[in-house]
Amino acid sequence: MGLWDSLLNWLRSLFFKQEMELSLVGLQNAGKTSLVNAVATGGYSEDMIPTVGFNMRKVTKGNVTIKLWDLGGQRRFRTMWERYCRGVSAILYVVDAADRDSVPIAKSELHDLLTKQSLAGIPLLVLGNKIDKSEALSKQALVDQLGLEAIQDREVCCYMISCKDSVNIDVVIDWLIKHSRTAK
Ligand SMILES: Nc1nc2c(ncn2[C@@H]2O[C@H](COP(=O)(O)OP(=O)(O)OP(=O)(O)O)[C@@H](O)[C@H]2O)c(=O)[nH]1
Ligand SMILES: [Mg+2]
Repeated sequence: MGLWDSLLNWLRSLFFKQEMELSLVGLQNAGKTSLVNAVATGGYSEDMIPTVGFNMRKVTKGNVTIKLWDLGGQRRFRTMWERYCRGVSAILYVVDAADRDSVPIAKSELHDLLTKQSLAGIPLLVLGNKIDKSEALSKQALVDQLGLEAIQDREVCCYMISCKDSVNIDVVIDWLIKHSRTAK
């Protein structure tokens, strides 16, 4: 590559560089940290340590640098969710679609979070995880049981994923890249 081409590429990379900040929330064991790993490296492990407080990870996809706040889902950490969702480009809400008993709790925690004034209008991406398990809910059942149709004050999207089998992780990444362009 000639000097001129290198210079053009460098200018292009400066011009198109995008940054975005996202928060991952959802109940413990939903697969938030597994999703961060799947997006960052494609890796997966059965042996995960529950997140204590939060972790921050930066991931670069093409020209987009994504700063991910991966929050702990245990009850004692849920009061922190709002603080780490303020000002983000999108909120990712991860649900274990195979743990049917936990879905009503996931629903009430989600709707509680969305009532916070500080989070008004922030786009929401709901991810039904663990669809590799036979007991996983269908997308329609999850949308119904989480009451997603009732959310009218922001953009809401839902995908069914498996971090284990890497199903639809590419679709999630595309959604994130698309939303970085409209980032504040
Ligand atoms: N079968 C299956 N198991 C998964 C999948 N994704 C994650 N898991 C498992 O679910 C468990 C919890 O995953 P984590 O990623 O630690 O969940 P978390 O939401 O970060 O949990 P907290 O940090 O406690 O809030 C681990 O044993 C993972 O291996 C999946 O797509 N399919
Ligand atoms: Mg975690």
